[in-house]
Amino acid sequence: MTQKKVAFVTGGAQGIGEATVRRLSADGFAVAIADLNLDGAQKLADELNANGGTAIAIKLDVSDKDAFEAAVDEAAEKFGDFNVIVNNAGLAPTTPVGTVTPEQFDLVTKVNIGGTMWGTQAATRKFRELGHGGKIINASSQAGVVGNPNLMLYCSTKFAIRGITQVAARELASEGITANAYAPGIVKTPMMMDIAHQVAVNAGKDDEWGMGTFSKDIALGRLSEPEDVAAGISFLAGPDSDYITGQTLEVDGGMQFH
Ligand SMILES: NC(=O)C1=CN([C@@H]2O[C@H](COP(=O)(O)OP(=O)(O)OC[C@H]3O[C@@H](n4cnc5c(N)ncnc54)[C@H](O)[C@@H]3O)[C@@H](O)[C@H]2O)C=CC1
Ligand SMILES: CC(=O)C(C)=O
Repeated sequence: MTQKKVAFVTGGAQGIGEATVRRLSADGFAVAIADLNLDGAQKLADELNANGGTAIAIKLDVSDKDAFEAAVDEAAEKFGDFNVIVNNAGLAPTTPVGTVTPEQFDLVTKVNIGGTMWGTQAATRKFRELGHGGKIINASSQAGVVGNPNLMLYCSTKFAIRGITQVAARELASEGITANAYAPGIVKTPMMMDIAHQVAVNAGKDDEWGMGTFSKDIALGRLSEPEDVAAGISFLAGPDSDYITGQTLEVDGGMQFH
């Protein structure tokens, strides 16, 4: 039997991460689902395993560097290889200018920037140990391409993630390691529902109005499903993207063009 390729997805228990786990499993990957929410990750792993997939759940806080290294070791040991990491977990508090607190700054930078940096480093170490290349795929956002009102703290981390990705791409290319980011638009997940709700509350309006403030510029005229983003990640994880590195794949229904 051909050995399955191995993917490691953070924040894989819900939203874009869950859709990505399902898509990569359907693509034939063995998938490690790493999330703070172990119950959610385990439920998804059980479902995939019961339906012919290969998955494990790992409890992980991506902001903990040592725990991240251990989680990558665990996945590689369980599956016998390690080929793709999707650094997807992130936090997105609503922070109009003037409202960011030091506590929010510490938490969100640790999870969004720290989690991506530790994931990039842990995966690179593992690819080197295994003596082969690999693919690093990081979650930026349309808010990491253009500044987005009400999301100052979040945007700063999503721009930073594109920086991490470009550095890794340049530095690691000679080792057969590629690094790319994906930039979703406005995706129907619990994160986006919370943001829309908070913006609406701040303006004294309803949630639909809140979502409308984000969705008005989508050329394709609809909000994104998590599966739209997972399809882009599937491309970045598969062989058709072998000659692509350092890029940000904007899966946003045409919110902005360059
Ligand atoms: N929903 C959207 O419209 C957009 C989302 N994104 C990005 O896509 C990624 C996924 O977003 P969603 O699925 O919407 O988020 P979500 O909030 O719906 O799900 C995030 C998942 O990450 C997990 N998580 C949170 N903190 C963690 C930590 N410290 N360690 C490990 N796991 C942790 C949560 O338990 C949850 O399962 C994020 O990086 C987000 O910034 C980017 C652009 C748009
Ligand atoms: C959550 C997010 O990335 C947005 C609104 O762009």
